[in-house]
Amino acid sequence: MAEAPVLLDRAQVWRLLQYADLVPRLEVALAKFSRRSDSEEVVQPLRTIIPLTKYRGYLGVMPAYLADDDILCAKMVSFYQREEHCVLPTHHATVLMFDPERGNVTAVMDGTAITEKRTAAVSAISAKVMSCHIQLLMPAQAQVLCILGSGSQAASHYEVFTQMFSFKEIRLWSRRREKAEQFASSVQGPITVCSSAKDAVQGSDVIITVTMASEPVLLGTWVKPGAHVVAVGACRPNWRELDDDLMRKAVVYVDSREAALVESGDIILSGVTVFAELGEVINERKLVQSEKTTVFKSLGMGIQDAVSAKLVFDLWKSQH
Ligand SMILES: NC(=O)c1ccc[n+]([C@@H]2O[C@H](COP(=O)([O-])OP(=O)(O)OC[C@H]3O[C@@H](n4cnc5c(N)ncnc54)[C@H](O)[C@@H]3O)[C@@H](O)[C@H]2O)c1
Ligand SMILES: O=C(O)[C@@H]1CCCCN1
Repeated sequence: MAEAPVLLDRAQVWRLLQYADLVPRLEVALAKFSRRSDSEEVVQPLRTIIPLTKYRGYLGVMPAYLADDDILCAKMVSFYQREEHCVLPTHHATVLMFDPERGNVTAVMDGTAITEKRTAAVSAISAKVMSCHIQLLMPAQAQVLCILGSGSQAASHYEVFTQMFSFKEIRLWSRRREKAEQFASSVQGPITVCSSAKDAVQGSDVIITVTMASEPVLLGTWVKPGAHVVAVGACRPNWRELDDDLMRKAVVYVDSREAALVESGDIILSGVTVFAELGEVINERKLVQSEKTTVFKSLGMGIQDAVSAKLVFDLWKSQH
């Protein structure tokens, strides 16, 4: 009989998952995914989505298998468009890890912390990779970071971007100013709350959009040429965070082309061509075009959850 699965709650996952360990593993996984030299080595079907229309929500099912690393994993994530005053969380996720040989579940862990940290880590990798290849933005000359949105992803993005880079100024805008003020008082370092998205964005070198918006919150006319935009929200084919102007003047990168063409309203509705996957840039198969504004459109991938969950489980085992 297989042993009962290990149960790891949010606090345990949050403590075990450290960016310094996570970032290099995610870089390797993104690179592997974009090589696609062997279709059985990295298996990641397109996310299955069940609309929960009467609750303005969705359930996403995200299985992934990395054969060489022996990781078999599935994340279930629900997400909701809540009313502004609603205090319920918008995202819930659980990750199941399997023994790929025997098929039994070995661990059940909080997937919400994994989602928060791995998404932010991939965003930071996009900024790092752009800078390595173009020597233009990060970290030497990037001075101003701007975050639009003040929820869970804003918090994890603030954490990893301040760990990995040194910005002179960090600006925050959120549609409810009191939420932005609360966020600002909850973080360790300095952050300026701005009254409008435009004020926050103008002159920024790196702009992160982490909202539940379904209409654009970031306009191309505000964005400084050469800035790097990390677009994390708008994960449905009819949702937008960025306007057509920005999409059309930027060089557009994604995590997965296949997913972007099915799930990203910013890409589908603007009609732009994807230049490259982030993994292709890591593999140096696609070079970054230096002087142009760049957009990294993130949607999130099962393999990111899989390597994160494996890291958490391995660390937990080493301590028990
Ligand atoms: N790319 C990925 O891998 C990935 C992973 C997880 C979450 N996400 C997406 O990132 C976004 C942020 O997630 P989160 O967990 O921080 O959510 P959250 O609910 O904690 O925060 C959402 C933020 O968006 C703001 N917001 C909501 N509706 C808005 C609107 N119409 N206009 C402007 N701002 C609005 C809220 O005030 C809040 O500040 C969501 O769209 C989520 O689905 C993406
Ligand atoms: O990759 C993820 O986990 C998220 C879940 C919410 C919607 C966007 N993608």
